[in-house]
Amino acid sequence: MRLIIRSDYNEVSEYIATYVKDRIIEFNPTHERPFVLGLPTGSSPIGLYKNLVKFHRNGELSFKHVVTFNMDEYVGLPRDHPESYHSFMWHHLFKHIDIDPNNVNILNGNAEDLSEECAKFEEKMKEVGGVELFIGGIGPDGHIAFNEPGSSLMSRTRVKTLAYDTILANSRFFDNDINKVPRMALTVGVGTVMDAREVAIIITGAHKAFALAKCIEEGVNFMFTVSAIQLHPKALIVCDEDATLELHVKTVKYFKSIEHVIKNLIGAENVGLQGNVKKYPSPEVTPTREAFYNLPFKR
Ligand SMILES: N[C@@H]1[C@@H](O)[C@H](O)[C@@H](COP(=O)(O)O)O[C@@H]1O
Repeated sequence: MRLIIRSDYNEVSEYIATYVKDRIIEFNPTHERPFVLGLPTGSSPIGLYKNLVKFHRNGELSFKHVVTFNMDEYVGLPRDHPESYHSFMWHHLFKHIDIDPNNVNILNGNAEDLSEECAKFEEKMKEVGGVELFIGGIGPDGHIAFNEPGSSLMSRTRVKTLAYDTILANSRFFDNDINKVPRMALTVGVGTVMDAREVAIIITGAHKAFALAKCIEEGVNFMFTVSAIQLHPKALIVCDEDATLELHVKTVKYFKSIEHVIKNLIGAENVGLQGNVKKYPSPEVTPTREAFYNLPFKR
């Protein structure tokens, strides 16, 4: 797993947006072979979406052959409610880019048969060949999508009752009134996210520092469902400095040094986007510990 640390939210957003852009371009999607992208909502991905819109406007990135699946949606909230995840996605991303609306998949929280809606969503993911890259955010309790503490790490798309902490956290979008926050949601499962060929998680802010520490310094634990990504072969976390506050200094230095080695000793051009070494040039100098840790980290 890779942990990329940037100084603040803006740098995190730029990094992850450039990463998504590069992955789509590298994949070279076509109508027959689209790039399948899993997407989150919340405040964490807003900067990512702003940058993706910018890339699109600059002519650097097209979403013509991109198929998206959103992680979750509230149950019972009208589709056009300003806080539905449907509204969120169109407002922040879809209406600004050239994506085919038929390629956008968002769970319908008002479906007559919610279980059937979830099963159909999973089926559709399979039909398009599975998710290539699933982007996620986390709640301060380490939940991914709406997989609240105690969710099965094998779970699939289903109806979930929200934890009190999540209702409280999300009340900021509902006039700070917890009574206005829906009590249930449809969400992809942890297993659904883990099936993606690659997973990238955005974690920013000191309020998520504890969850990040639980996710990467302790074992896989269904009380912090994002920790399941330890078992994923291609997982990436992009966080800001504030989110690292509960990590051991050693952990931070370790992940920073890996990025440093890739850039300065192996050479970024010899390393694939997912951190895989394509070519290993023998380093001419044996670096000191200081050289490992003395790091300029702009992308
Ligand atoms: N279901 C969503 C999650 O998918 C999201 O990751 C989380 C964090 O949101 P934010 O990025 O606003 O902190 O909020 C909700 O619970």
